[in-house]
Amino acid sequence: MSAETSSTNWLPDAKAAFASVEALYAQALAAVRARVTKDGKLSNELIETEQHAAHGLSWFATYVQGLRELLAYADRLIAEGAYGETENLLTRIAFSEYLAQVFGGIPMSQGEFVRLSDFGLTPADVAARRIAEVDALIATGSTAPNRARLAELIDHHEAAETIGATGLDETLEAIRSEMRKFASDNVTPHAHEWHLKNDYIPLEVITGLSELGVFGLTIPEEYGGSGMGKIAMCVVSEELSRAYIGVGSLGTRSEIAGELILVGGTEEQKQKYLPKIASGEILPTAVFTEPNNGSDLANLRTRATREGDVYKVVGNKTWITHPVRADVMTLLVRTNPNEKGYKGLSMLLAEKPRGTDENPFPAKGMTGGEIEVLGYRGMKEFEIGFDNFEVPAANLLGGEEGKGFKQLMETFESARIQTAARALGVAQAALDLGLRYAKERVQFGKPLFSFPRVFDKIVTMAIEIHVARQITYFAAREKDEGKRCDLEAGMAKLLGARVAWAAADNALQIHGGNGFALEYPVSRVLCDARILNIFEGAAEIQAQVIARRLLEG
Ligand SMILES: Cc1cc2nc3c(=O)[nH]c(=O)nc-3n(C[C@H](O)[C@H](O)[C@H](O)COP(=O)(O)OP(=O)(O)OC[C@H]3O[C@@H](n4cnc5c(N)ncnc54)[C@H](O)[C@@H]3O)c2cc1C
Repeated sequence: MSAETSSTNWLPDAKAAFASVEALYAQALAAVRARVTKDGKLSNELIETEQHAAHGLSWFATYVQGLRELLAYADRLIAEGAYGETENLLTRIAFSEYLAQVFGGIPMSQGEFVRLSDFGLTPADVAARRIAEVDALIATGSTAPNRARLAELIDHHEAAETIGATGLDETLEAIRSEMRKFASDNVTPHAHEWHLKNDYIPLEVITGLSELGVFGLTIPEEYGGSGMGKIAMCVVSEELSRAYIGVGSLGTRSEIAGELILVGGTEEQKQKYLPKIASGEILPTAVFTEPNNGSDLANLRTRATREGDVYKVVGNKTWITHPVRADVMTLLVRTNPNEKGYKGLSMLLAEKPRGTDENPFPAKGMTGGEIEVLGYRGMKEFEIGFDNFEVPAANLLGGEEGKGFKQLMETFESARIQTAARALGVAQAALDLGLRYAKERVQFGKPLFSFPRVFDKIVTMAIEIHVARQITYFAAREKDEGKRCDLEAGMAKLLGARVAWAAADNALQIHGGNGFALEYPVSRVLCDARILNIFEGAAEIQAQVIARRLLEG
């Protein structure tokens, strides 16, 4: 253990640098706001024209949030006496790296960078905020010796479940261990085969998750769940996704349906569905996207017409995950054709029988075909046609038409936090595989892990997971305390998806040619990681939503 790499004397500088970055961000916000305001109001047209700056602002705000959470993490763990050398190096290198990116250019994706000048900040604006502490931290944080020392610590981390303490309490870490044990026994050894064969995740695995209470984790106890809150959901999603994203995503639809019914359902609907969703007896599926309406969901066209005691549904949906084995669909439809936008939409709790590969949809008025996919397998994606498919009118969520879109929006915070946690799991899987391979594979007489360009990749994965994890836990904590956290949840998902993709790409690179072989699990992790930037709000849409909220102030 080195005194230098354990020293926390960089933290006062970091606090000063953070204040400066916050001030710079406030200037960027004001500058972009001025550019997208017309006649005293935010103009949607101008926000669209200025997308690069507006979306860049979301990334800048995400970095500010990341830096803030790193400092909060350090303070908390120091107070608890749990801040060791690994935690210090992770935090210091991450802080320095993200600080350098703020001043040098933040990657919004590969090849798309946002720079301070894009916000309209002048060199003088930037120079005034680039105080001595900023330069000192950049120069002394993410250095070759610090990275080498962190790599050395990571090399010995295998017995631990995460690299460095997560900052969560013992109960949550015990949940992590329980999930990790279940996944190591029942998922990890088979995941790659399920992927290669495009097999369903076996029902026994779903039963096992039900017994562990995974589907009822956040459902209140009065409705048969364990009412544990969103941080527990994060830990569970993270560990299961680390084994296989498909397994970590089984709970996603239960989470969405549970949340929809909790926020929008009648008491009768809560009593009827929540206990069965919590126990895993009912598997839900989320049916929103249409062939012509993905990101632009508010304009969807699938019609539900009330005829007596039923709604008759006509239209086409696509990209529906796990619909064949599902028992109930949260089905977003247009009940009012005269209202073209979101106000004409309603949510139905549409029950359906389970199907098989041979007969996927054994229900009157329902047909569908599988969409073959790169990754994110194990549940199967389908396009679905509805031709006078009947849903009892009593299954209109909340018993009132026109509320569907609003009800869905209310679930976005939870869904995004859960997806951010899935991204963390995938990124961690990439790190695990990359690290193991780098230690085993010998070239030029040495393990790959001894080469800086190789261990640097692992170090980058570790620090980025650290930042994304702290933002995700922060959003979850806010949600558990009943606070609005749409911004932070969106940021967690935005960053998590980029981090997972970069981690998977780098882990594959460490595998060299073998990474390109289907036989190696890292090839699956690359395919799985790719989805995270597309669903639950594609990266561009996520940035757009965050930007709008920031600009509104
Ligand atoms: C594997 C998988 C599983 C899925 N599971 C489900 C599910 O279970 N249920 C469900 O309902 N849906 C599901 N989806 C659908 C998913 O939510 C949509 O794919 C997503 O919302 C994007 O919509 P789209 O594919 O129509 O892309 P589009 O909306 O056509 O967007 C294409 C690209 O253009 C960008 N773009 C679009 N509009 C703008 C804009 N205004 N400004 C800048 N860029 C823009 C997007 O960010 C994206 O990069 C799933 C999708 C996949 C691939």
